[in-house]
Amino acid sequence: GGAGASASTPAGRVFIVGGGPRGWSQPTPSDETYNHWAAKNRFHVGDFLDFNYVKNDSVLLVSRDDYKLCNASRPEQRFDAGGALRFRLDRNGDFYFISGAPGHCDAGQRMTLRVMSQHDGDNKAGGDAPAAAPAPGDDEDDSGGSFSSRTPGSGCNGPSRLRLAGESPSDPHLCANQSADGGDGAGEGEGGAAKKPEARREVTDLGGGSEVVHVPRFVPREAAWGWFDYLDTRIPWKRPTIRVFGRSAVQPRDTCYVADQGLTDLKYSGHQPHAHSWDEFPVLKDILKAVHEALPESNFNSLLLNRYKTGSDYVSWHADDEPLYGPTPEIASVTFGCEREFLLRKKPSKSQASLGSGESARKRLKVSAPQQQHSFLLKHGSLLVMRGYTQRDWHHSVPKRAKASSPRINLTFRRVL
Ligand SMILES: O=C(O)CCC(=O)C(=O)O
Ligand SMILES: [Fe+2]
Repeated sequence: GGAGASASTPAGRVFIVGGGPRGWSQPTPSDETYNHWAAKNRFHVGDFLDFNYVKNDSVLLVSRDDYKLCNASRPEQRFDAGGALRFRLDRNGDFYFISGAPGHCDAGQRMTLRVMSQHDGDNKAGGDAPAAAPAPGDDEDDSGGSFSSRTPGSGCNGPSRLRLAGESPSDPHLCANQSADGGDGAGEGEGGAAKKPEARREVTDLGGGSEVVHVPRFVPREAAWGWFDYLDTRIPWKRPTIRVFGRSAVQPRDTCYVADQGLTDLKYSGHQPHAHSWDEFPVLKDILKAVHEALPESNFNSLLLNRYKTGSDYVSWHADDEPLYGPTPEIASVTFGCEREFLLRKKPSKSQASLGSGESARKRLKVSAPQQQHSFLLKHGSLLVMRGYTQRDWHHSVPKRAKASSPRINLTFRRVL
């Protein structure tokens, strides 16, 4: 709740930044982030932001780079009179705000939001109300004629991904082979439905007690971009050195690890990541909540985040079969940004591996048992769940993809026993 539109003027809606009495101020640890607040709202050209702030604070409109760096030295616009500032969102696209008070931006007093052109989303049910907090199944792609369904292929075109209705989808920054509709077509064109259906689930039985569930439209697109921006800019991404086959190598992607306190430490490839707390990243709690709503039986207590900056970043064949997850771990994977292929390949079975020795066994395997493989295109806002014996019996990977030019962020929620 607390989405924060307090009033409408003939010109546009007025949003109180932060949604409540705290106004625009340096956050305390219990405050939700401004991006979290922004992600719950839908902004159009002509709407207003009301910043309520004290005299020795300020509101700075800055570039994306300066936003990322908390650089207050060269704002595009600066407001420091204090009191109430009514800021008009006078164009579509991305806006970046930071506080100019020393240390405040670093402490989280910054916000980025996307503004849509006036008519986008107007014909969607509830289009005049602030968008509700995202929930699984609340899929705006499925209400025909929405902003999302008219902006094809928005999974991979990075910061300039906001395009006007009717604009060409042939953006050179798009991931290669990105499907034209930016979705899978389910439910599209059935506009005006009062009740939104549960997001469609595809269940793949891998056999032998292993199963994969794919929900292509788990998070509505706009909310998913809000979360992407938050994660992209706020997670302390690291590229650790790991050991593979006795050699040191820099991991070919950025990572971060978040876990409940007091759990067994995660260790993989000779590397033990620092376990951050959920409280550092309130948005992660929201994403976890959405996952738990979709998977009521699950009880995740840890999260590995991966960021694939370009198509050269990847994760090689592996299974998440560390003993701390137990024999049949359930892993829920949520994807934001550039869509990438996720592959599953059957491990050679014990009986096959031990049949005869060495060469002959390998030959037999090749000839008689082509390895089973499955492929899933994990789109922006999708959920994929691996369960049963998937980690024991299968490997998975996200291979390099030469033409993927923009970042992909993936979150895998796990339960440490
Ligand atoms: O990025 C993905 O989709 C998968 C990541 C993964 O397999 C892992 O972190 O263990
Ligand atoms: Fe994995």
